[in-house]
Amino acid sequence: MKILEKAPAKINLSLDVLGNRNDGYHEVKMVMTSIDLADRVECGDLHENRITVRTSAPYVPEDERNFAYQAAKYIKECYDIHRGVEIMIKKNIPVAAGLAGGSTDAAATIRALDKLWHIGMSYKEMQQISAKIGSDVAFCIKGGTALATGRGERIMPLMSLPPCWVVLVKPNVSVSTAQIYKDLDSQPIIHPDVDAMIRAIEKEDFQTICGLLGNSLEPVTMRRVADIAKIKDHMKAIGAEGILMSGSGPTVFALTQHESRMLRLMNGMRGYCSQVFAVRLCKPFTLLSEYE
Ligand SMILES: C[C@](O)(CO)[C@H](O)COP(=O)(O)OP(=O)(O)OC[C@H]1O[C@@H](n2ccc(N)nc2=O)[C@H](O)[C@@H]1O
Ligand SMILES: Nc1ncnc2c1ncn2[C@@H]1O[C@H](COP(=O)(O)OP(=O)(O)OP(=O)(O)O)[C@@H](O)[C@H]1O
Repeated sequence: MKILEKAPAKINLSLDVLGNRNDGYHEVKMVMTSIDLADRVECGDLHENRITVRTSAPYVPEDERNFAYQAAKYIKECYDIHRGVEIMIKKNIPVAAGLAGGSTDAAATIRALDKLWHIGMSYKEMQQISAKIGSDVAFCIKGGTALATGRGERIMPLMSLPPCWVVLVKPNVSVSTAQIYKDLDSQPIIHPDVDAMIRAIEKEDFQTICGLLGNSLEPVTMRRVADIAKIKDHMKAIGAEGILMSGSGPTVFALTQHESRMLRLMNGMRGYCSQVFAVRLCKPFTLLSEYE
């Protein structure tokens, strides 16, 4: 038997870093939303009791360093499962791009194995497994739009955003999330207004949402990747309601409700970068445990 799961990327609409924690991580407060740029994760029975991972992308590890592998390993340990699994990941999300590509693959693997192995995991149990893998995994279990706090693993669902296009531009470099958080420690932090963002989402006020886009990590990554400022300037010149770098970067996204602007952005930005995507937002997943 095989289970197929969609694994959508995320963008951060508001990302505030509140300070350092004792565990080496940073305390964050952020609003995230899932987008329709997605990997495809397929989990199938394997006759031997082991985990295999194959991916369609050349530079993604296929051993225990892959977050999907780690998800399967923790589930086998926690639920004492003596079955093997073959995981195939079709990568469409750019790697190390600030879009939670690895995290969403891990979350999709958790949802898939819950079904394949008939475990009946609760949302809370899924979140406990997620926290062992990475900070962004917990959000990716349900996706949609949510407030994430703690080191990013405490999730509170929010209303969906008003419908819009998301145009993504990925410069041809990758950044390390750990390095960006480390760089932040030697710089003054800018603080976006996360609470105002939540209020704007509740009011379904698209223009205010766009005006409040903000990311404490953006100036940090910009120091390493000069292209980010250039991409933002080009997108601004073409026209979009809001523009921001996602997560630790370097991907920049623009939000617009006008198809004509989305097309202009796509065509205009393709001349600067090879990786340009225009997608819609992605609804949250309903988990099996929620049907009962
Ligand atoms: C930048 C974001 O993507 C925004 O959503 C997340 O905060 C990062 O989430 P992630 O990639 O899942 O990060 P993790 O795999 O948990 O951590 C990678 C590294 O980033 C740093 N890190 C991450 C999250 C956090 N709240 N504080 C941190 O300082 C730590 O050095 C950690 O070793
Ligand atoms: N399934 C996976 N897909 C992509 N990368 C993976 C995967 N599993 C492990 N990795 C490793 O994770 C690293 C970060 O990749 P990822 O695409 O998750 O970064 P990111 O989008 O910047 O993450 P985030 O936004 O959560 O900080 C890669 O360099 C890769 O070695």
